[in-house]
Amino acid sequence: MKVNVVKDIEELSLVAAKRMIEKVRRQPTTVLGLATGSTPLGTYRKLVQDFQENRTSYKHVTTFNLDEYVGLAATDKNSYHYYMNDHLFGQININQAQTFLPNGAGVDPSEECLRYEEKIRQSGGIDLQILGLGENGHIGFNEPGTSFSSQTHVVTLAETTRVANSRYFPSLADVPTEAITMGIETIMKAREILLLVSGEKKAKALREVIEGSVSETVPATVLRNHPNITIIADEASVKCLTKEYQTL
Ligand SMILES: N[C@@H]1[C@@H](O)[C@H](O)[C@@H](COP(=O)(O)O)O[C@@H]1O
Repeated sequence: MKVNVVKDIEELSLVAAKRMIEKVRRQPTTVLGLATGSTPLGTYRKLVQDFQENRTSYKHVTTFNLDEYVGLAATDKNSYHYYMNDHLFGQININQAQTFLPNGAGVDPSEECLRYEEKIRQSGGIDLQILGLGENGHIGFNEPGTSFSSQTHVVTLAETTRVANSRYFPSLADVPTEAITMGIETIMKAREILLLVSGEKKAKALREVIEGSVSETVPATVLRNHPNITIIADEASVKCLTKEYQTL
């Protein structure tokens, strides 16, 4: 596990985007695993900027997102489909037919989970997975207590997660109660992982990930068992660590 400490979200975005661009340029058919939330927004902005300036091509790239709310249509502004189209897919030359998110609306969610897991497998698996970190240590929407051997599944969102994500919705009551998420085993199968962590609110969760014991109580601690993971964390998020880590 490599830990790179950067100054702030700006530098974090730059470092993460650089790794993604390098990967796509070297392997044009890369399968990317993507995350939503506020943390990767700057990274996506950097990818768009690089596309405009340097024309890095995404024509042969395939993407799989980590998760999606149950009950929100792709056209709903709060859906992760909408987020991805708005912040990334609509602004680069990716083939939209090669961008996948779980379908949270209008289908049987359990069947959708099986279909999604199979789709990832058929694509050859994820080469580079981007992850954010929940304040309670969740990854994707894998809440505390999720089995490390979980595949794509339907989850009931923790109340703390609904409250944390309610900032995007008109009110807490509008935040869906369920989501479809890649499972922990699904995520761990990615060949390379970048965990992006920014802000003081994540400091306690990050300490658990790096210095705590590996346990299903804090889902992200599983990442310690991954052979190729880099944590990119800004100064505010490393405040609770007891040891010094490499500063970029
Ligand atoms: N499902 C998402 C996660 O994939 C994300 O990583 C996390 C952190 O979000 P943020 O980056 O906004 O702090 O919360 C959400 O619940």
